[in-house]
Order: sequence, then structure tokens, then C-alpha cells
Amino acid sequence: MQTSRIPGFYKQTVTKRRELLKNVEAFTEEAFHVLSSPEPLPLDTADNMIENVIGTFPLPLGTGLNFLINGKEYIVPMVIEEPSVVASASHIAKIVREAGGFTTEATERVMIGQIQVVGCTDFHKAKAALLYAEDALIEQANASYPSIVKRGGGAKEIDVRILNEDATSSYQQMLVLHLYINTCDAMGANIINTMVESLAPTVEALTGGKVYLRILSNLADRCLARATCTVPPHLLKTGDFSGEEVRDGVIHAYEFAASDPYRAVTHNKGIMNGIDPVVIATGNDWRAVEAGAHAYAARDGQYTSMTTWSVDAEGNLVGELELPMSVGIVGGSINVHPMAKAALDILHASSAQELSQVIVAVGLAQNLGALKALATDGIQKGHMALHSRSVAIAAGATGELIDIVSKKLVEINEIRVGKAKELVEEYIK
Ligand SMILES: CC(C)(COP(=O)([O-])OP(=O)([O-])OC[C@H]1O[C@@H](n2cnc3c(N)ncnc32)[C@H](O)[C@@H]1OP(=O)([O-])[O-])[C@@H](O)C(=O)NCCC(=O)NCCSC(=O)C[C@@](C)(O)CC(=O)[O-]
Ligand SMILES: NC(=O)C1=CN([C@@H]2O[C@H](COP(=O)(O)OP(=O)(O)OC[C@H]3O[C@@H](n4cnc5c(N)ncnc54)[C@H](OP(=O)(O)O)[C@@H]3O)[C@@H](O)[C@H]2O)C=CC1
Repeated sequence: MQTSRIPGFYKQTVTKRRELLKNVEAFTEEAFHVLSSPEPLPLDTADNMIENVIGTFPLPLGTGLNFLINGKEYIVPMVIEEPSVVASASHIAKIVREAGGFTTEATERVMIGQIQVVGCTDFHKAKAALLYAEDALIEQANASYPSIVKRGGGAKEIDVRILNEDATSSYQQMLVLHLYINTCDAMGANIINTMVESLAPTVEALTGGKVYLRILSNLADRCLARATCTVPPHLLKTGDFSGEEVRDGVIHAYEFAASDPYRAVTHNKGIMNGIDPVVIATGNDWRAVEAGAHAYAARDGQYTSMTTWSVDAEGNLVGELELPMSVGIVGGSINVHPMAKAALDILHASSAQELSQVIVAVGLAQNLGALKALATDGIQKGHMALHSRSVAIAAGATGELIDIVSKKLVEINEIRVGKAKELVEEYIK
């Protein structure tokens, strides 16, 4: 892809936007064909994806522009129903690229499979027996899914914990075996579950206990992605607010989220506004990512901000976001849903690690977009102006009337359905 910087992209028609993306070599012929198809998810494909299908449920696919990550240009596919999210991501990516772009990294892709064992007569002996048999357990797990080993992945390590040892615990004592598995470019849930299920009889024999649950953990804290950005204050200047005022406002907003779970949840919802749309567009399991992200935000015992914001010695605003990112570029519905394949095509991410890094960069951008708006004009100005189009449609406006009604709602600063209905009736008369 040549560039992700396409000024005024949003002012174009959908057809023209597709052409502009073709011009910068954002997608292949196949992706273009899927995108332009009247039925991007054929009903018979949908019918094979889940149960009791009666139709499909389309959502808008937008593009986050201006993303420069580790020196590479990205046009980011984003599937979301909420207005202003895509605009905000592009807005911040435009600012950050002027400061050199986002820097990201990812750990090795190690996921966790859990095996729960109860009823051991001696839990410490059982733990020791499992640890002693580590190599044999890894070998057995890998034998149950040899293709992932051929790809360079597979089970690598185990760990054993005893839970509820304290006599005052209201729960029964149990032993939990963690199997650490490199799932390569797949999210890996099915790979992991196959492996842990295969180990159950051996684990029972070694521990003398009974195995109950054998399932992956969505707290994928060995499969992390991290994004940072450093923004000089002059790039943050907004209207009458100086760059320093915006920077300091962002720090105040961050400190609020860092110290109050009521605020942290909303702050983090704003981060997931950026993360979920990319996870969904690329056919990944957003419930898994959501669950892992929120649990990671509470890893020190208190639910807090997923991001950190600080000021460096030169007075720049520095942001960081690190999250578990259990996503893949193969597997699950990714190779089944034609739009997921097209989205990955647009993104040009060639590994799960690369995809996970783009996702956290978008999350960080989204957080800064919301905090910048909240610390200056307030969220309503930018967000509601874009939401006014949905309000006009909800009030019954169609065609050209959508634009007329939404502009009027912004002008009179009354962006609500009741007022929009009045306007629609007036214009139709
Ligand atoms: C909406 C903006 C970006 C306007 O901000 P602006 O300053 O008016 O933007 P601009 O006109 O200067 O344009 C700058 C760039 O932004 C993009 N841009 C600008 N407008 C559009 C558009 N219509 N469609 C697509 N892209 C747009 C575009 O890339 C453009 O560059 P250009 O292409 O012109 O060179 C800003 O007000 C903003 O970021 N607001 C925050 C919006 C937001 O966070 N929405 C999330 C929903 S609220 C929520 O759910 C979360 C929350 C807020 O509760 C989280 C929390 O509390 O922390
Ligand atoms: N708690 C949770 O989060 C749970 C989630 N799920 C679901 O599981 C699904 C994800 O499971 P997952 O195991 O990823 O999907 P799959 O079961 O589709 O497994 C991925 C497949 O991709 C193939 N593959 C091809 N190339 C590669 C590569 N480079 N790296 C790795 N694998 C490759 C592998 O087959 P081969 O090597 O043979 O070619 C493997 O079978 C999602 O749909 C998710 O919703 C399911 C249960 C629980």
C-alpha cells in the first residue's frame, strides 16, 4: 500500500472512496469484488457458520485512515454501528503520524489451556507429579495436534497451581494445570481445547484426582501487544485550547480513570471502540478480546485504565496501551467469511502478531480521540454532529432529506429524534 493518508476521503461517495483505495493499492481485485458484491456474506455460508440462521445482519465497514505504525502505512478496516469512532481514529492517527507514528511490539504468541483437577488426596504430591511429567505431557499434547508443531508452534511449557488451600476458603481445593501453547497465526481456542482434552486421562492417572474443565483461558497474558505514541503539544492544539492545555487535560482525564473504576469503565469502553471494530472486521472473536482486555485492566486487584498517559522531559504527551490480544489471521470464521478475508487484505497484516499490534494502536488512538474531545469542547460537539445523520434516519428522513435534516439539527443544536421528526414533517409538507 502506498499511503493511508487520503485527505478529504470522508467527503467522497462510497464508490469514489473505493476507487481512491484502489488507487493507493489498498486492496486486491478479489477484495474489491467481495466489497462491491450485493451479498458479501452468502446466505448458505452464513447457514453453515452458526445455528438456526434466518438471515444476515450487515453493519457498516469503515476505514481508519492515516495510520503509520512502525513506519508502515495501514488503512484499518473497522466494523461498527457507532458514529464518530472511525472519524476520531483517523483524526488522531493523522496527528500521531506527524509525530512519527505509533510504535508497537508483541510478545511471542503463547496462549493458555487450563485443566481443572479436584479430589486429589494429596494436592502437593499431585502437583509434583505433574511437574515431573512436564516433558511427557508436552509431547502428548503436541501429538494431539501435530500440524501446529510443524508450523513451529505447539505446547511449550506447563505450570501447576493449587487453588483454595486456605482452610477458610469457601470453595473446594483444586489443582489447575496451565499448558502454554504457541498457536502461531491462529487465535487458537480449538487447538488449545483439543490439546487439553487429550491430556485429561494422563492428568487423572498422575494426580489420582478427577479432571473437570479442560478449556483455554481468555486471560491471554502471555500473548500481549503494546502500542506507544509520543505527541508534541503543538500537534494537539484545538480551537481556543493550546496544545499544552489539551495535553494537561488528557493527563487529568487519565488520572481520573486510573483512580476511579466508574470512570475507568467508560474510558476503557472508549478504547474498545477502536479495538472491537478491527477485531470484528477481521473475523475474530471479539468476546474473547473483550473478556481478556477487561480482566487485564484489573490484574493488580483494582479495575483501572487500560492506557497510561504521561508527559516526558520534553513536554510531549506519551501514551501506552498493552493488552492481551488473542486474534488470528487464520482459523475460526476468518477463512469462511468473505468480508473478513477482504478486511485482512485491506489491512495487509501478514501475521497474527502484526494484526494484534495494529489493533492496540487503534485502541490507543481511540482513547486519545475521546480524551482530547472530553478535555476540550466535550464529546457532544464532534460526536453528536456525526450522530445527527442517524437521528435524521431514525426520524424517517430518506435520500437528500437526511443531509438537510441532520445539518439543521446541528445548526439549531437540538440533535434528538423528536425534533428531527418535526423537521421531516415540515420538509415533506
Ligand atoms: C469527530 C472528530 C474527529 C472531529 O474532529 P475535528 O477536529 O473537527 O476534525 P477535522 O475536521 O480537523 O479533521 C481531522 C481529521 O479527522 C478525520 N475526520 C474528521 N471528520 C471526519 C468525518 N466526518 N469522517 C471521517 N473522518 C473524519 C479526518 O481524517 C480528518 O483529516 P482529513 O481527512 O480532513 O485530512 C472529533 O470531534 C473527535 O475525535 N471526537 C471524539 C469522538 C469519539 O470519541 N467518539 C466515540 C463515541 S463516544 C464514546 O462512546 C466513548 C467515550 C467518549 O465515552 C469514551 C470516554 O469517555 O473516554
Ligand atoms: N473461550 C473462547 O475464546 C473460545 C473460542 N472458540 C472459538 O475458536 C475459534 C478459534 O479457534 P482456532 O483454534 O484459532 O481456529 P481453528 O479451529 O480454525 O484452528 C486454526 C486452524 O488454522 C490452520 N492454520 C493454517 N495456517 C496456520 C498458521 N499459520 N498458524 C496456525 N494455524 C494455522 C490450522 O490447521 P492446520 O495446522 O492443520 O493447517 C488450524 O486447524 C474462534 O471461532 C473462537 O470463537 C471456541 C471455544 C472457546
